[in-house]
Amino acid sequence: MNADANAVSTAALGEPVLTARNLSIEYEVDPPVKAVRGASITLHRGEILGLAGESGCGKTTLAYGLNRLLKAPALMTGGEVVFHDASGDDIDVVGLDGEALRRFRWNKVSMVFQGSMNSLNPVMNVRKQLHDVFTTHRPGMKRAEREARSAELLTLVGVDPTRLSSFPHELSGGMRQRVMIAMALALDPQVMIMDEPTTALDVVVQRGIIREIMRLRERLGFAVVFITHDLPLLIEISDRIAIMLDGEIIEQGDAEQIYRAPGHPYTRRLLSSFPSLRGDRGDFIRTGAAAGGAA
Ligand SMILES: Nc1ncnc2c1ncn2[C@@H]1O[C@H](COP(=O)(O)OP(=O)(O)OP(=O)(O)O)[C@@H](O)[C@H]1O
Repeated sequence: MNADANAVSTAALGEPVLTARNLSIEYEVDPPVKAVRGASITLHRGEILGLAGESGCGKTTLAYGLNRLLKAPALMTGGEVVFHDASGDDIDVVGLDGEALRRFRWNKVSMVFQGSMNSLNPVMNVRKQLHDVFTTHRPGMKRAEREARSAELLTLVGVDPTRLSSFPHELSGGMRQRVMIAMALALDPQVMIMDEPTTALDVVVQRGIIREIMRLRERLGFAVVFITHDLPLLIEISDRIAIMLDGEIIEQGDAEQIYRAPGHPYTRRLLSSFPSLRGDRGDFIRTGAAAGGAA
């Protein structure tokens, strides 16, 4: 990693909101798979951190580890994850359990999963699924408040609130994904982890949703860990990028720096595998001449 460049870019960033240090995660199968090996990342308040790397390098496993969503045979074998709450408290995420863990998840850090648009319950309308989030996590909320907040959330993600009465099969893939983003936003989290949130959608719909995420981030101020294979997209939308290879974070820095002066040979190889990076893209980039293009 280029330490000097990183120091300069870090100085301009906000306070950390989520820090992972030396995180290691194994799948206890035979033979065991060391999916994440000593990974350290820092997510700053309000920033978009892109996580890139080829299929199987451990991105999803790391994301699940950050939010304590790992299930057997996955096991966190070392390291720490600390959430720096807006209240000033530091929360040891690895040490959470029971009620404390339930309160942490979705409230502080929420997640939009890979292919999650297919995880809406097919026999419940959108209203019921949004209301359920509040019934579970905000038991004091009155029905009218749940209804108002659900309609507000749909509007936020660009879906007409009349769609509260729709069932998932009545919505397009893009709309379903927007509903999933609305659910992830429901409890006003400080961090959203988005794992390939638009990969299954066609390019035009994908771009619309990415624009919406950028707008919401500007407006609501949450930080994002954004995972995708699409490195050109990451370079456009991220403030900083972490590159993962075989379970390790091999380089982490300012998106512009990763693009213009990649420090690691693997990052250079990854960049050169996207011919489009040399082409006419960049309508989202918020640095240099194209600033403001995200609107
Ligand atoms: N349930 C499991 N049991 C055993 N090994 C697993 C399991 N899930 C994932 N792995 C292995 O862990 C490694 C990391 O997988 P992971 O899904 O985190 O990678 P990824 O970078 O997110 O890949 P993709 O981009 O294809 O989703 C891979 O070698 C994968 O085969």
